[in-house]
Amino acid sequence: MHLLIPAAGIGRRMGSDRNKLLLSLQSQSLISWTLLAAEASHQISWVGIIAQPSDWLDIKEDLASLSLTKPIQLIVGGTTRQESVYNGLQALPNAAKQVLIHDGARCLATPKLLDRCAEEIRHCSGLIAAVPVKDTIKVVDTAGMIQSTPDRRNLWAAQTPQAFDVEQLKQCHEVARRQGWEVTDDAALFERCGLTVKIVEGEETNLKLTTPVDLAIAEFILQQRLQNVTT
Ligand SMILES: Nc1ccn([C@@H]2O[C@H](COP(=O)(O)OP(=O)(O)OP(=O)(O)O)[C@@H](O)[C@H]2O)c(=O)n1
Ligand SMILES: C[C@](O)(CO)[C@H](O)COP(=O)(O)O
Repeated sequence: MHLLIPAAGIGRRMGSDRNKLLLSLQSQSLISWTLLAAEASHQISWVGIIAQPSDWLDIKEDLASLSLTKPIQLIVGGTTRQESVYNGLQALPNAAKQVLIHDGARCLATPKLLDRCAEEIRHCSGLIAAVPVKDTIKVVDTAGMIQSTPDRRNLWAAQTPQAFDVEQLKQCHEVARRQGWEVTDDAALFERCGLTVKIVEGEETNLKLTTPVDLAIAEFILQQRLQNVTT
Protein backbone atom coordinates (compact mmCIF):
# COMPACT_ATOMS: atom_id res chain seq x y z
CA MET A 1 0.00 0.00 0.00
CA HIS A 2 1.24 3.50 -0.88
CA LEU A 3 1.15 6.15 1.84
CA LEU A 4 1.21 9.92 1.31
CA ILE A 5 2.12 12.08 4.31
CA PRO A 6 1.08 15.75 4.02
CA ALA A 7 3.84 17.53 5.95
CA ALA A 8 4.06 20.89 4.19
CA GLY A 9 2.29 23.12 6.69
CA ILE A 10 3.80 25.91 8.74
CA GLY A 11 2.12 25.23 12.08
CA ARG A 12 0.70 28.73 12.53
CA ARG A 13 -1.57 27.62 15.39
CA MET A 14 1.36 25.97 17.14
CA GLY A 15 2.97 29.40 17.30
CA SER A 16 6.41 27.98 16.54
CA ASP A 17 8.99 29.65 14.27
CA ARG A 18 9.28 26.52 12.10
CA ASN A 19 7.17 23.72 10.70
CA LYS A 20 5.71 22.04 13.81
CA LEU A 21 6.54 18.63 12.35
CA LEU A 22 10.21 19.40 13.00
CA LEU A 23 9.61 20.08 16.70
CA SER A 24 10.85 17.47 19.13
CA LEU A 25 8.69 15.08 21.14
CA GLN A 26 10.40 12.54 23.43
CA SER A 27 13.69 13.11 21.55
CA GLN A 28 12.26 12.55 18.04
CA SER A 29 10.67 15.02 15.65
CA LEU A 30 6.92 14.76 15.05
CA ILE A 31 7.52 13.67 11.46
CA SER A 32 9.88 10.96 12.75
CA TRP A 33 7.15 9.49 14.97
CA THR A 34 4.77 9.42 11.99
CA LEU A 35 7.43 7.72 9.86
CA LEU A 36 8.15 5.15 12.57
CA ALA A 37 4.46 4.18 12.59
CA ALA A 38 4.57 3.79 8.79
CA GLU A 39 7.73 1.70 9.09
CA ALA A 40 6.08 -0.60 11.65
CA SER A 41 2.94 -1.04 9.54
CA HIS A 42 2.74 -4.42 7.79
CA GLN A 43 0.70 -3.04 4.92
CA ILE A 44 2.64 0.05 3.85
CA SER A 45 5.32 -0.55 1.25
CA TRP A 46 6.06 2.97 -0.07
CA VAL A 47 5.99 6.40 1.58
CA GLY A 48 5.72 9.84 -0.04
CA ILE A 49 6.48 12.78 2.26
CA ILE A 50 4.92 15.99 0.93
CA ALA A 51 6.95 18.87 2.33
CA GLN A 52 8.18 22.37 1.56
CA PRO A 53 11.66 22.22 -0.04
CA SER A 54 12.91 24.55 2.72
CA ASP A 55 12.28 21.68 5.20
CA TRP A 56 13.83 18.91 3.09
CA LEU A 57 17.29 19.18 4.63
CA ASP A 58 15.90 18.72 8.16
CA ILE A 59 13.67 15.86 7.04
CA LYS A 60 16.60 14.17 5.29
CA GLU A 61 18.60 14.40 8.53
CA ASP A 62 15.74 12.72 10.39
CA LEU A 63 15.51 10.03 7.70
CA ALA A 64 19.24 9.35 7.97
CA SER A 65 19.00 8.85 11.73
CA LEU A 66 15.93 6.57 11.51
CA SER A 67 17.40 4.02 9.03
CA LEU A 68 14.00 3.12 7.59
CA THR A 69 13.72 0.15 5.25
CA LYS A 70 10.82 1.27 3.03
CA PRO A 71 11.26 3.38 -0.12
CA ILE A 72 10.67 7.05 0.67
CA GLN A 73 10.12 9.90 -1.80
CA LEU A 74 10.09 13.62 -1.03
CA ILE A 75 7.39 15.55 -2.90
CA VAL A 76 7.06 19.35 -3.15
CA GLY A 77 4.27 20.69 -0.91
CA GLY A 78 1.55 23.14 -1.92
CA THR A 79 0.20 26.28 -0.30
CA THR A 80 -2.78 24.39 1.22
CA ARG A 81 -3.16 20.82 2.46
CA GLN A 82 -5.47 20.21 -0.49
CA GLU A 83 -2.77 21.34 -2.94
CA SER A 84 -0.16 19.28 -1.12
CA VAL A 85 -2.26 16.13 -1.47
CA TYR A 86 -2.84 16.99 -5.15
CA ASN A 87 0.95 17.12 -5.66
CA GLY A 88 1.31 13.85 -3.79
CA LEU A 89 -1.22 12.12 -6.01
CA GLN A 90 0.66 13.24 -9.15
CA ALA A 91 3.88 11.80 -7.72
CA LEU A 92 2.47 8.33 -6.94
CA PRO A 93 4.02 5.44 -8.87
CA ASN A 94 1.72 3.98 -11.57
CA ALA A 95 1.43 0.80 -9.53
CA ALA A 96 -0.55 2.65 -6.82
CA LYS A 97 -4.21 1.71 -7.23
CA GLN A 98 -5.25 2.73 -3.71
CA VAL A 99 -3.63 5.29 -1.47
CA LEU A 100 -3.52 5.99 2.24
CA ILE A 101 -3.20 9.66 3.21
CA HIS A 102 -2.06 10.39 6.73
CA ASP A 103 -1.23 13.81 8.22
CA GLY A 104 2.33 14.13 9.45
CA ALA A 105 0.79 16.08 12.33
CA ARG A 106 -1.09 12.96 13.57
CA CYS A 107 2.11 11.43 14.83
CA LEU A 108 0.46 9.24 17.50
CA ALA A 109 -1.52 7.04 15.09
CA THR A 110 -0.60 3.41 15.67
CA PRO A 111 0.67 1.03 12.98
CA LYS A 112 -2.44 -1.06 13.72
CA LEU A 113 -4.71 1.81 12.66
CA LEU A 114 -2.72 2.30 9.44
CA ASP A 115 -3.01 -1.43 8.76
CA ARG A 116 -6.73 -1.54 9.50
CA CYS A 117 -7.39 1.27 7.03
CA ALA A 118 -5.09 -0.27 4.41
CA GLU A 119 -6.91 -3.61 4.67
CA GLU A 120 -10.37 -2.03 4.55
CA ILE A 121 -9.72 0.09 1.44
CA ARG A 122 -9.37 -3.14 -0.54
CA HIS A 123 -13.15 -3.55 -0.05
CA CYS A 124 -14.41 0.00 -0.74
CA SER A 125 -13.33 3.10 -2.66
CA GLY A 126 -13.14 5.67 0.13
CA LEU A 127 -12.78 5.61 3.91
CA ILE A 128 -11.63 7.71 6.82
CA ALA A 129 -10.65 7.00 10.39
CA ALA A 130 -12.98 8.85 12.74
CA VAL A 131 -14.14 8.83 16.36
CA PRO A 132 -17.58 9.60 17.81
CA VAL A 133 -17.84 13.19 19.06
CA LYS A 134 -17.87 13.39 22.87
CA ASP A 135 -19.03 16.99 23.29
CA THR A 136 -22.38 18.50 22.43
CA ILE A 137 -21.77 20.49 19.25
CA LYS A 138 -23.46 23.83 18.53
CA VAL A 139 -23.93 25.42 15.12
CA VAL A 140 -23.33 29.13 15.68
CA ASP A 141 -23.92 32.17 13.44
CA THR A 142 -21.49 35.06 12.85
CA ALA A 143 -23.13 37.01 15.71
CA GLY A 144 -22.21 34.23 18.15
CA MET A 145 -25.80 32.99 18.50
CA ILE A 146 -26.61 29.29 18.50
CA GLN A 147 -28.54 28.19 15.43
CA SER A 148 -28.94 24.51 16.21
CA THR A 149 -27.71 21.50 18.15
CA PRO A 150 -27.14 18.53 15.86
CA ASP A 151 -27.85 15.05 17.21
CA ARG A 152 -24.51 13.89 18.59
CA ARG A 153 -25.23 10.31 17.57
CA ASN A 154 -24.65 11.37 13.95
CA LEU A 155 -21.43 13.26 14.60
CA TRP A 156 -17.98 11.81 14.11
CA ALA A 157 -14.67 13.68 14.29
CA ALA A 158 -12.65 13.09 11.13
CA GLN A 159 -9.08 11.89 11.46
CA THR A 160 -6.51 10.48 9.13
CA PRO A 161 -5.60 7.92 7.75
CA GLN A 162 -8.00 8.49 4.92
CA ALA A 163 -7.83 6.02 2.02
CA PHE A 164 -9.14 6.11 -1.52
CA ASP A 165 -9.12 4.59 -4.95
CA VAL A 166 -6.34 6.63 -6.61
CA GLU A 167 -8.06 7.28 -9.95
CA GLN A 168 -11.29 8.41 -8.29
CA LEU A 169 -9.49 10.70 -5.85
CA LYS A 170 -7.43 12.22 -8.66
CA GLN A 171 -10.65 12.95 -10.56
CA CYS A 172 -12.24 14.53 -7.47
CA HIS A 173 -9.20 16.79 -7.03
CA GLU A 174 -9.44 17.85 -10.69
CA VAL A 175 -13.13 18.71 -10.29
CA ALA A 176 -12.28 20.69 -7.13
CA ARG A 177 -9.63 22.70 -8.96
CA ARG A 178 -12.02 23.49 -11.81
CA GLN A 179 -14.83 24.46 -9.42
CA GLY A 180 -12.62 26.29 -6.91
CA TRP A 181 -13.66 24.06 -4.00
CA GLU A 182 -11.56 24.44 -0.85
CA VAL A 183 -11.81 21.63 1.67
CA THR A 184 -9.90 20.50 4.75
CA ASP A 185 -9.86 16.79 4.01
CA ASP A 186 -10.02 14.48 1.01
CA ALA A 187 -13.21 12.80 2.13
CA ALA A 188 -14.99 16.14 1.61
CA LEU A 189 -14.02 16.02 -2.09
CA PHE A 190 -15.36 12.49 -2.42
CA GLU A 191 -18.59 13.57 -0.68
CA ARG A 192 -19.04 16.63 -2.92
CA CYS A 193 -18.58 14.44 -5.98
CA GLY A 194 -21.40 12.17 -4.75
CA LEU A 195 -19.11 9.26 -3.86
CA THR A 196 -19.46 7.24 -0.68
CA VAL A 197 -16.94 7.32 2.15
CA LYS A 198 -16.92 4.75 4.92
CA ILE A 199 -15.99 5.35 8.56
CA VAL A 200 -13.35 3.17 10.18
CA GLU A 201 -13.10 3.45 13.97
CA GLY A 202 -10.14 5.73 14.66
CA GLU A 203 -8.18 6.20 17.87
CA GLU A 204 -8.84 8.67 20.66
CA THR A 205 -5.10 9.22 20.99
CA ASN A 206 -4.73 9.94 17.26
CA LEU A 207 -4.59 13.70 17.89
CA LYS A 208 -3.71 16.23 15.24
CA LEU A 209 -1.00 18.18 17.04
CA THR A 210 -2.26 21.68 16.34
CA THR A 211 -1.71 23.91 19.39
CA PRO A 212 0.92 23.87 22.19
CA VAL A 213 -1.42 21.99 24.56
CA ASP A 214 -1.57 19.12 22.05
CA LEU A 215 2.21 18.85 22.30
CA ALA A 216 1.98 18.47 26.07
CA ILE A 217 -0.75 15.80 25.78
CA ALA A 218 1.23 13.94 23.11
CA GLU A 219 4.34 14.05 25.28
CA PHE A 220 2.35 12.35 28.06
CA ILE A 221 0.85 9.70 25.76
CA LEU A 222 4.24 8.83 24.27
CA GLN A 223 5.82 8.67 27.71
CA GLN A 224 3.14 6.16 28.80
CA ARG A 225 3.67 4.08 25.65
CA LEU A 226 7.45 4.04 26.07
CA GLN A 227 7.09 3.07 29.75
CA ASN A 228 4.76 0.20 28.83
CA VAL A 229 7.33 -1.10 26.35
CA THR A 230 10.12 -1.09 28.92
CA THR A 231 8.15 -2.61 31.85
N1 LIG B 1 0.11 23.60 2.77
C1 LIG B 1 -0.05 22.57 3.60
C2 LIG B 1 -0.70 22.72 4.86
C3 LIG B 1 -0.78 21.63 5.71
N2 LIG B 1 -0.22 20.45 5.34
C4 LIG B 1 -0.22 19.32 6.27
O1 LIG B 1 -1.53 18.93 6.57
C5 LIG B 1 -1.61 18.38 7.88
C6 LIG B 1 -2.76 19.01 8.67
O2 LIG B 1 -2.58 20.40 8.73
P1 LIG B 1 -2.45 21.27 10.04
O3 LIG B 1 -2.40 20.44 11.23
O4 LIG B 1 -3.44 22.35 9.93
O5 LIG B 1 -0.95 21.84 9.86
P2 LIG B 1 -0.47 23.29 9.55
O6 LIG B 1 -1.07 23.77 8.26
O7 LIG B 1 1.01 23.22 9.62
O8 LIG B 1 -1.02 24.13 10.80
P3 LIG B 1 -1.70 25.57 10.85
O9 LIG B 1 -3.01 25.44 10.09
O10 LIG B 1 -1.87 25.85 12.30
O11 LIG B 1 -0.72 26.50 10.18
C7 LIG B 1 -0.23 18.63 8.54
O12 LIG B 1 0.47 17.41 8.61
C8 LIG B 1 0.41 19.64 7.63
O13 LIG B 1 1.83 19.55 7.57
C9 LIG B 1 0.39 20.31 4.09
O14 LIG B 1 0.88 19.22 3.76
N3 LIG B 1 0.45 21.38 3.24
C1 LIG C 1 -7.61 15.91 7.54
C2 LIG C 1 -7.82 16.32 8.95
O1 LIG C 1 -6.73 15.90 9.76
C3 LIG C 1 -9.06 15.63 9.48
O2 LIG C 1 -9.26 15.97 10.82
C4 LIG C 1 -7.96 17.81 9.09
O3 LIG C 1 -9.11 18.26 8.49
C5 LIG C 1 -6.78 18.57 8.54
O4 LIG C 1 -6.60 19.70 9.31
P1 LIG C 1 -6.54 21.23 8.90
O5 LIG C 1 -6.02 21.89 10.14
O6 LIG C 1 -7.92 21.69 8.61
O7 LIG C 1 -5.61 21.29 7.75
